[in-house]
Amino acid sequence: MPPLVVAEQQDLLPSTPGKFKTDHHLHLRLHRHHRQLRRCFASTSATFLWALFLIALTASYLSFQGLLSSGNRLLAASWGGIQWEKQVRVSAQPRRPAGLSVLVTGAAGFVGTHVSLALRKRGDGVVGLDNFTPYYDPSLKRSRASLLRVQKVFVVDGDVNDARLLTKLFDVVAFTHVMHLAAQAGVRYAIENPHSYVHSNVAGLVALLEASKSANPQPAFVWASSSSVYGLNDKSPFSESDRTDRPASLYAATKKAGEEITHAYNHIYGLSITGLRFFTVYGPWGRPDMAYFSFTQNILQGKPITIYRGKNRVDLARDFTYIDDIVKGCLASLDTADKSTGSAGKKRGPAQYRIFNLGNTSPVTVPEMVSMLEGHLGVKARRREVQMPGNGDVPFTHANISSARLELGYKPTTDLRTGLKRFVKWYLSYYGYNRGKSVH
Ligand SMILES: O=C(O)[C@H]1O[C@H](OP(=O)(O)OP(=O)(O)OC[C@H]2O[C@@H](n3ccc(=O)[nH]c3=O)[C@H](O)[C@@H]2O)[C@H](O)[C@@H](O)[C@H]1O
Repeated sequence: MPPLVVAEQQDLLPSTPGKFKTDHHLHLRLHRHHRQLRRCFASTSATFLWALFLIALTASYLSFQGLLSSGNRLLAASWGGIQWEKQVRVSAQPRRPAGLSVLVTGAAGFVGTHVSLALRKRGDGVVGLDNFTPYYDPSLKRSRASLLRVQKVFVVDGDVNDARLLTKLFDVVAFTHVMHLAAQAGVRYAIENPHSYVHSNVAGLVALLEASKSANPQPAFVWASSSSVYGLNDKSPFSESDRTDRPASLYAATKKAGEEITHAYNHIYGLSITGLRFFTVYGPWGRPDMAYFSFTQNILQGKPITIYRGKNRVDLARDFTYIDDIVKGCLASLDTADKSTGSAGKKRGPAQYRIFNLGNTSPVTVPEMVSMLEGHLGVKARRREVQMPGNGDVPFTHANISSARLELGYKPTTDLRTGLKRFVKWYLSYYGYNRGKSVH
């Protein structure tokens, strides 16, 4: 309130309590006061109108901006729309009686591509999801996605952390199964980029479980854990019942966390869960960050390769497992998974919870693996042996696969020499003899 008005109003009050001024004097003062009040009111309402006008202007500007940015978001979004929904629906449609309808995350990844192709080949419906992270050469992922496109597998370009996208996918398709293979892979990269592991392997997993448990019907959930959960376990071969509470890397820790998280969803919501502990999977269309792949590239380019050695110069060893064997294990897991018991976020009874090792059961040392590569490539490697850096590696892995054999009929058939031969053949056809792309 302007000071003048306040003063005038104060004038209206008895100057001396209990004593009133004359009527005439009061009348004059009232008249003056009303005039001033009217003037003041007129100028206040003008100000008010101006303010209203400015607010309206700002509001319309802001909503225009909002419209623009949501328009941009819509333009930038690579999913949504009638055409998109149709592609998702068609891709998810099985082409055999009682076929599955599977959402494969990480579909443009190494294992994801092979699993998607195998499912499609036998007549199951497949929808892929991949965010094409540049952790390694995304053009390799795009090439894998092209393979899938040729086989009529639609790959959605999106992140498992995108809850709206997941809800949409489950609205459009009643997936019978989720094959969750999207992850931040690599044991040693966690030193450089720890948060990417939490983002993909923990937050992304939870987002997908949330969408799965809310879906009606709930899908059965099969996902990739890792042999790395055995961490510092030195009891060999590794059995599912062995200790897994001493991870040696953040990667391993996030995979172990995934096993606990999936258990909670199984317990609370009745989701059927199968976790697969993969043992160093290799083969055609593999991951360029893995040793066998980057060694091949370096050997062909005449560059030295670094071979890690354990304590007391002991060779490191891995239970290298060929991709086709892993794919069989994945499909068998989907086929033998019980249905989830809940629906739309409500549990109706206890549900299946399984964990399996998928390995090869015959570890090979890293120097031996290099010798096999040398044989297939016809080129000698320039070996540089160094002490294993303390960045998450474990000295050896060795899978006990009795459970998977019993319950999945899993039986690996490809030894490392044979599998590497197929890898080298693919590598040379893809990159050419003396070339190679940068690994990351
Ligand atoms: O089973 C798993 O759960 C994991 O398997 C894989 O990890 P690893 O078994 O560590 O494979 P990979 O990096 O190929 O190293 C192989 C060997 O070469 C040694 N190695 C590696 C690099 C190098 O420059 N020199 C070297 O000697 C190295 O010390 C090791 O002894 C997946 O990457 C991972 O995502 C996860 O799925």
